[in-house]
Amino acid sequence: MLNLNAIYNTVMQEVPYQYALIQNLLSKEDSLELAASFPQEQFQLSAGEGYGYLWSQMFANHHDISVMPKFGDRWLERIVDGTLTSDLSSLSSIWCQLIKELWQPAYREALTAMSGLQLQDCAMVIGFRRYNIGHLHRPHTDEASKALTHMLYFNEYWPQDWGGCLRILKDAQPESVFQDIPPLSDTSVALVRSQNSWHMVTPVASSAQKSRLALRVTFFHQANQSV
Ligand SMILES: O=C(O)CCC(=O)C(=O)O
Ligand SMILES: [Fe+2]
Repeated sequence: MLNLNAIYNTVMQEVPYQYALIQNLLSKEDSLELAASFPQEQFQLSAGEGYGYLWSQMFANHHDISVMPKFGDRWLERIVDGTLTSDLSSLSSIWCQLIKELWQPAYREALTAMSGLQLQDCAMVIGFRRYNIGHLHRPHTDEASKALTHMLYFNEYWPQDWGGCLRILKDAQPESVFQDIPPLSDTSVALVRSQNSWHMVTPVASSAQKSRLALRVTFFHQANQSV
């Protein structure tokens, strides 16, 4: 169901840092079906100064789950409370299918070829995000433990005036716009984490008639952490 050629045929942007807009990774039909059964329940609010969004259960394969506790006790807690799991049974069949495909080596190989990063050695965690009216994410570069994040979006319709764009920034200032990317279902974005990989999610406007739906696939470095 993943069109990996979409990844192989994408050239990474080098300015203002390494990121890639990968289009048509999923067919229109599959995107629509995924959007229709996007999880609705058991979302928790993560909110603080300049950020607020809903997240739910996260998924990783057995091997990757076993390495996550070395990134901190909060990951052990998530395994214990079930918010990080390999159990896909809460998901619709099309979501199970997508996540199983993301767990296949071929997906990592495609992103490895595109980015030049050794993603085979990384632990991959997949999570669902919903941004409702007022939700946002202030400028940040992502944690140093991350090598690459691949965001997949699931909104069939999302006009610019609803806000909620992934904003690629030139620096830490929210006005330093390089590109605004709306969360449309033919769009995904890979961000290579670095000291200057500044990005934000612009606030979802009060006129938005839908939630901003995203799947976040994160690759964590293992090399710089000892077990
Ligand atoms: O939702 C997005 O487009 C990006 C979210 C983000 O930057 C993050 O979760 O670190
Ligand atoms: Fe981020």
